[in-house]
Amino acid sequence: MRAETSLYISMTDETNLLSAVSPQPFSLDGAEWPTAEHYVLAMQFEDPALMAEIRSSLDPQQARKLAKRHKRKIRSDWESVRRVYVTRAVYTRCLSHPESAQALLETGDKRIIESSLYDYYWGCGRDGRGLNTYGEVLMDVREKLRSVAAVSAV
Ligand SMILES: Nc1nc(O)c(N)c(N[C@@H]2O[C@H](COP(=O)(O)O)[C@@H](O)[C@H]2O)n1
Repeated sequence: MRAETSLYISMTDETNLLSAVSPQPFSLDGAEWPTAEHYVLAMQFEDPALMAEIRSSLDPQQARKLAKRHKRKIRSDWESVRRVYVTRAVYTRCLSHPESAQALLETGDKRIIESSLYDYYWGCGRDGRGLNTYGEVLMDVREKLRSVAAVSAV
């Protein structure tokens, strides 16, 4: 089916329930995460102390600064697994926060695009040619939520 229109979201908009920085805590992998961004930043590393420090960061900006300071310790397979971790975070957040799942379902068939001038992997980049991976993850989770709802309606 053709997408109705596009919906642009910003990765820095804490008020948008769909954003990675939205303050909606959830439990995953044995710990409580303040935002999806905290979880994904921590998953880049294998050092439990560093992961815990990122998890305890006051906000996503502080967590990002901390992760950046340790970028040489990022696990070697990160590029091949990062999309999986973001998907787990967004899906788990939807299960923990029904209003978040609802906001995602209410996007209907819109193409969700993360607007980012600089990020050509998670976002669409300055010229719109980026991979838009975060938008793709949101649309994958939306599809999953729909299929789960369809099965439970039977
Ligand atoms: N642009 C953007 N959109 C998102 O949805 C994000 N979660 C992030 N996160 C930032 O991307 C950096 C890590 O990138 P890789 O995982 O190595 O691709 C880091 O700065 C995050 O804060 N960015």
